Amino acid sequence: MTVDIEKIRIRYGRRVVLDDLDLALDTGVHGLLGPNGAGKTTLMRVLATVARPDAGAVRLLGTPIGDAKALRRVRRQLGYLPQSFGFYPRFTVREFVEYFAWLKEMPAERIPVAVDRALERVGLLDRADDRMRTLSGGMQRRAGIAQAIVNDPRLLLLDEPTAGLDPEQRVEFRALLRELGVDACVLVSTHLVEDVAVACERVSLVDGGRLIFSGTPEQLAAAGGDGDAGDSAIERGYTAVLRAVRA
Ligand SMILES: Nc1ncnc2c1ncn2[C@@H]1O[C@H](COP(=O)(O)OP(=O)(O)OP(=O)(O)O)[C@@H](O)[C@H]1O
Repeated sequence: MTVDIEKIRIRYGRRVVLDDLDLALDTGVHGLLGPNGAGKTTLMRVLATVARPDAGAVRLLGTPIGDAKALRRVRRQLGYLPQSFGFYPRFTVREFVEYFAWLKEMPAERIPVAVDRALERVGLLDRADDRMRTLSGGMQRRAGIAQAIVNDPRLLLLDEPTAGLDPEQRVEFRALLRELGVDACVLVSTHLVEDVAVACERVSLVDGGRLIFSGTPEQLAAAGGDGDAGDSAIERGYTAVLRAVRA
């Protein structure tokens, strides 16, 4: 398993944000759904080794997350697009992606080709020499995706990657996801249920810090019925699973 976490728990003050959560993921594209405040970003941060759980075990790429050596080994093979990310506004797009390649300790001679390839995959090669601050919001997000994939990560974590992308870019991004999911374990958090239906092989649903559903998009769709709120089968499934847990 690329991701194997057991009974992780995180609390902020008195609020339990992740509550004995188990998750096992292998190669492929996995969707992560859940209402606002469910704990998706917190879970992503744990998998990105940015947040450390108060309890439970985290094993990534076969390595238990513990000492600095384990962290370094895992981080080299990790790609992470945070929900909101900062950048030096004066960096060019190419410099921005290069900087992350360097942080991930990629061999220097591989960086120029890898950066161009990543920019090409997100459709930003023609803007490579523009400064980050001159890009549109959707383009900045695509630059964020480029930095996440520059090292060909074995574990790729994308927190709301399609927020701000136009329809054409979203379609292209889904194709890229499927391509990346052939060799890597890709976890995508999103509120766009149609992204999950089209691009993900499996889907996990989190509510109140707990994993309340894990299965294929078809299984999630099958959980819903005519009486459930939603404009598509998978939206009705999503509503039905949440309602059942809350009842
Ligand atoms: N640093 C923090 N300090 C205190 N509470 C926090 C902190 N980070 C997150 N929380 C709380 O943890 C809960 C889960 O937040 P999280 O961002 O993981 O949810 P989410 O599922 O990603 O939500 P959204 O869909 O709105 O992005 C929320 O109740 C939030 O207020």
